[in-house]
Amino acid sequence: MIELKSICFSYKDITALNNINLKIEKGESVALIGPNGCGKSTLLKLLSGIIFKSEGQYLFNGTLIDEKRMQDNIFSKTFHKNIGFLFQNPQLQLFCPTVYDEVSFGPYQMGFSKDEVQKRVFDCLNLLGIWDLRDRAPYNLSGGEMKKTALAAVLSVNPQVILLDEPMNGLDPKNKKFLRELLLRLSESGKTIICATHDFDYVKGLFYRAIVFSKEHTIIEDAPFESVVNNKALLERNNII
Ligand SMILES: Nc1ncnc2c1ncn2[C@@H]1O[C@H](COP(=O)(O)OP(=O)(O)OP(=O)(O)O)[C@@H](O)[C@H]1O
Repeated sequence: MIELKSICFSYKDITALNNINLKIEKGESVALIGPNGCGKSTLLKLLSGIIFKSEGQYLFNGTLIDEKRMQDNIFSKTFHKNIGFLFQNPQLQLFCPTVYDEVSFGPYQMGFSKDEVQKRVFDCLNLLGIWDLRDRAPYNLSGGEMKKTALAAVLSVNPQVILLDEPMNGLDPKNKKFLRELLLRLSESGKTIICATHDFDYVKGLFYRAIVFSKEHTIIEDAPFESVVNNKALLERNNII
């Protein structure tokens, strides 16, 4: 489903990704692990089509994803419908006057009928347990409430792939457990989940595979999640623990 070939990305002269080769199949649940600044968020942004590689190729379902391809509005709309992205800082992705509007924005953009949009919003707000917040302004919510609102907005579009950047950040222990269970259910339902995380305890049993980055912005390990998080030497050597 996702294939990266020799991907490099720089923010002007700052290297963020260096020669990334990676394949992720439909339905996989994958953790991205690495020290601060190694490139995890950049990789998620690149997969979501917010930024484009400096070098290399990104293929999604066999189609090359680049700036030129994204200029095709129909293609771009379909691509973004298929890939949902929960930012590390949900504040950056909330812009509507109410929580309800925020969660309905994506389905309206996708052209669904009013009834279908209402159904999706109702389902997603209830799934995240935030129906009571529906008339609140997103910018007045707590960090955890914002995160749930942003996730409800992502899920209301029903994407095939869900990208998550440190989703456990800012959540209390009960909500971390809740999010873990929710992601597990999404994974079991066939979603492809790619998640940058430092929170190994709360994501136990969630990921089948872990991709480890070094501070040189390259992948240095791609192995079953449990074997990676139990490999203390590997994690210490790469300043992860
Ligand atoms: N907008 C930007 N402009 C310039 N440099 C950036 C920008 N965003 C990230 N970087 C740099 O790119 C590199 C990779 O950053 P990135 O945010 O992808 O790391 P990360 O692995 O997600 O880190 P963290 O675990 O701290 O969230 C870092 O050196 C960072 O300073």
